[in-house]
Amino acid sequence: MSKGELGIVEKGKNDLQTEADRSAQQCIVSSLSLQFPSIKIIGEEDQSSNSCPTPPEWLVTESDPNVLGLQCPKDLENVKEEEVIVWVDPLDGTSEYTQGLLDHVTVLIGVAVGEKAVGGVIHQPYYEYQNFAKPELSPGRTIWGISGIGTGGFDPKVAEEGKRIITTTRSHSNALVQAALDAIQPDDVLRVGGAGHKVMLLMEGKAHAYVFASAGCKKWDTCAPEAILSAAGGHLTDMLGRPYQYHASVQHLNASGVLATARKEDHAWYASRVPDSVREKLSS
Ligand SMILES: Nc1ncnc2c1ncn2[C@@H]1O[C@H](COP(=O)(O)O)[C@@H](OP(=O)(O)O)[C@H]1O
Ligand SMILES: [Mg+2]
Ligand SMILES: [Mg+2]
Ligand SMILES: [Mg+2]
Repeated sequence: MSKGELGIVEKGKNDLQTEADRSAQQCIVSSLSLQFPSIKIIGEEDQSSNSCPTPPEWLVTESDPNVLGLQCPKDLENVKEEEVIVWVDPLDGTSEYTQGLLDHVTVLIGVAVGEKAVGGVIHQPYYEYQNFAKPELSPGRTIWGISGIGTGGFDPKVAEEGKRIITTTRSHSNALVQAALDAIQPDDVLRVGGAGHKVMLLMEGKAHAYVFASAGCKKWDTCAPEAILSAAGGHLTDMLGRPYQYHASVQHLNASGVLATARKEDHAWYASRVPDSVREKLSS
């Protein structure tokens, strides 16, 4: 961004990649592989054509002492390194990034054991960037969540009761997405970029539900958000209320959409509102 040249590549219809997506993935994957050589890492971007070695100054070698000081939950105590799958979305909200909507951008690192998302990080590199002379001077902020422990890095808030504020896609909408929104009869709809950003809106009390009744999101979009949201008392599934799996051989596409609520107890109501016509299209 500071070079003034984003290095945009069109991967498909309405699907962009920038130099920031490529560099962030290389930084994250190289750093994690160095510290944890036996974990399986699956990232959004294809790195096979990249022959450039990772610059040493990109390698993150330290850990967060506060998180390391926490008590590991009993059911995760005996997990072996080779059982861990890490889903990396180096830049979530690329479409908005290319349009200068920098506060929609997040970096998502999700940790799965077996088929379950158990932990994750949502980093907001441009958090409150308007308060700084240049966007890249913003220190950003890092939110984490671990199943059985809770969350950190932000102040969780609960949205106003008795209202239905829904967040959904800004750049990947279609008739199915709209039909599901209409059926909910929302008080307000927040159309923003990124799965990470939308789940942040839930945990900050700005929206009650994230509704995306379409294929399009992938496992790297939902693994970290699901783990953190769940540790915060929320719930993320497909549009029919079925959980997604995160093992290494699962299909990458979330073919049945995304339905997430800030409070787990509200989830069944939203799932029950999905019209049959939408349900049929997404049930495969
Ligand atoms: N129809 C589609 N085609 C490609 N990607 C899609 C898509 N619908 C959603 N996605 C992906 O899902 C993520 C969230 O989408 P949205 O902002 O529209 O809610 C984005 O991740 P990336 O920005 O990491 O690629 C986006 O690319
Ligand atoms: Mg994404
Ligand atoms: Mg991405
Ligand atoms: Mg992308």
